[in-house]
Amino acid sequence: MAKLVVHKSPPLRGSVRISGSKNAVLPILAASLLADGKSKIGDIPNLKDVVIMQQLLQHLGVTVKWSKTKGEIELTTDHISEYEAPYDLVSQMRASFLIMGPLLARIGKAKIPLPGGCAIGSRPVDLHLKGFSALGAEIIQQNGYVEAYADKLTGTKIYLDFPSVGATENIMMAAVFAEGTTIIENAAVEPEIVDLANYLNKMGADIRGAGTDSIKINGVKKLTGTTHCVIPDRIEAGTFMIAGAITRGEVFLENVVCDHLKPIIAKLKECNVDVTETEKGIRVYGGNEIKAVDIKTLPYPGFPTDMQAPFMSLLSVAEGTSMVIETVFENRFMHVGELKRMGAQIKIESRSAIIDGVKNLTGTQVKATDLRAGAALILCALVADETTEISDIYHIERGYSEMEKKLAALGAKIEKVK
Ligand SMILES: CC(=O)N[C@H]1[C@@H](OP(=O)(O)OP(=O)(O)OC[C@H]2O[C@@H](n3ccc(=O)[nH]c3=O)[C@H](O)[C@@H]2O)O[C@H](CO)[C@@H](O)[C@@H]1O
Ligand SMILES: C=C(OP(=O)(O)O)C(=O)O
Repeated sequence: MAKLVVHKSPPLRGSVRISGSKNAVLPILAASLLADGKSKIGDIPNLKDVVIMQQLLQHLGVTVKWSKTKGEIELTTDHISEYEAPYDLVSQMRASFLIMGPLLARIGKAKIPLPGGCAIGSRPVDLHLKGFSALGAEIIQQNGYVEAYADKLTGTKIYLDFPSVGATENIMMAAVFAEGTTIIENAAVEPEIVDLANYLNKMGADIRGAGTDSIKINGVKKLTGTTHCVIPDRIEAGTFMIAGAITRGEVFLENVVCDHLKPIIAKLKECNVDVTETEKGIRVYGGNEIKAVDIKTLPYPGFPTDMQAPFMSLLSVAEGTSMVIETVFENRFMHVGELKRMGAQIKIESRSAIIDGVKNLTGTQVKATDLRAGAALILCALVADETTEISDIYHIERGYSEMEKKLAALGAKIEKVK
């Protein structure tokens, strides 16, 4: 099995281009199931999760051509031949469940394995299903699968008990052909929701209010393939900002939307990191002493749960005591045990982690327990004395495009070994 071997690195210097967003591209690829004709999606990140979504779409009858050199995927979705998703694909990636809304809307039926829990918590889909039912679908849950059937969907008002990103996306896609108007209230407002709505509208949908907590979808008869470019990955951007800061380096990020990074930039500045926003990107200078800060994860525009683990790496070597409260997922502290093996001083009390910053971390053998936990380990490894070996890096490859190459280009001593 492949591992990442990371040695203590000099301050990172140089420019890095941020890839297209994982959490935007996956729903967008699922949404292509709704259209007749061809779609071309640009700035596709080279991720394992995109490979899984490609296989899933191919299984459903979609022709997918992925040019990795151009970073483009071309999809022909004239004919959907299958409505059941195989367990071996869905179980690898939660975003697979996002094909349910489009299948229901386009062919009136879908059968998908329940995604179940994962390393970061239980991750239910009850809000997705509540939305489909409200639109008129019959939902059957048996033998670990969810089946949804509808001869016709009808627009209605749907209130989400929590502004779930996945539920907002799935219901928005299910509702595009529903008769009349659907209103999703207490909808998620993440930038990835706006990107999905923009793509759907380019294909002919009539969606208003994406990016606010009330999204209105007027049903249309048909969508047609289009071209679209995925927004930059705000979590990859945040991770590289921390890589610059933690190594006391100076890194310039290209292809970012500064607005999407507000909570991350604010917290980095509070830590005493210099962050300058320019028209071309963001410059991060980590030469000052890093100060402890408190963080609470929240839906956008709050501090993103996906940045919690990487930020904890920075706080592990900050001056003073920080507190991190995880409110979105109930079990997203799996990285703590591994960071402690490297010498971090962290105590967990229920949903809070209390971090006493230390001067030095020490490299050892550690395991990436999930995607962002893996990123957190790389960040600590860059400044740890001695060498760190990170195993289970398939988690990292799910969501970071060529991370070790991008870091090495900035001067990091990191290599992937078999
Ligand atoms: C609010 C939030 O930060 N969402 C993140 C979440 O989206 P993702 O779509 O995976 O998760 P949700 O936004 O749906 O979940 C947020 C919360 O809602 C609960 N829930 C969700 C659906 C449901 O049907 N029932 C239910 O109770 C979840 O248990 C969780 O506590 O992970 C993505 C990938 O890391 C991130 O990009 C999203 O920013
Ligand atoms: C947890 C994440 O992704 P997923 O929802 O695909 O597990 C993530 O992007 O940090």
